[in-house]
Amino acid sequence: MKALIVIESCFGNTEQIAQAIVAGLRSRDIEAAVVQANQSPKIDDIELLIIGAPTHSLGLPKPATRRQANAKGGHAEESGVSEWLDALAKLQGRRVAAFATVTGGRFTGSAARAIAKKMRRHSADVVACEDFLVSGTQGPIADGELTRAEQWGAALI
Ligand SMILES: Cc1cc2nc3c(=O)[nH]c(=O)nc-3n(C[C@H](O)[C@H](O)[C@H](O)COP(=O)(O)O)c2cc1C
Repeated sequence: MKALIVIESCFGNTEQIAQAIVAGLRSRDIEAAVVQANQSPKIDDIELLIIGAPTHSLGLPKPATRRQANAKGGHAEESGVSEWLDALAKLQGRRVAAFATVTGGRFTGSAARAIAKKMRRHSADVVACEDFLVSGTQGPIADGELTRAEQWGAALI
């Protein structure tokens, strides 16, 4: 089976979680790689598509929130997961999983839920949707979350 993880990440935390998910998939002998959404990845031969993003203003990053992240030292590009998903063709039952990084608390929202919603509109089969905790806007990733991400990746197949 071939898996692809499509992400965006302003401070590197979502990318680190993605790499842990790759490690989990590879531990189950799945071919897996991470690619940035703004590189317009091709997914024709991908059997398991995993999409991840940082949570911004309760949902997916947008140009305005990416600029806010960059004002705090981030390195976001103009477009990312939301724009890539909007440009995708129908996924017709393709297995997909969504994840996000969140800072936690009572009103965090979740980019993962926003991704899952868009994927269902594309007729995808959403098999998992998960949030991973970071300790603040810039990170770092909370204790134990990289291990949890690796286990989550391994359990996706
Ligand atoms: C503009 C902006 C808005 C944010 N809004 C939220 C939010 O609504 N909920 C939340 O849990 N975290 C929020 N955060 C914190 C992000 O979750 C955190 O920066 C992100 O997970 C770090 O991941 P990254 O290094 O991949 O960008 C926000 C961060 C920024 C920059």
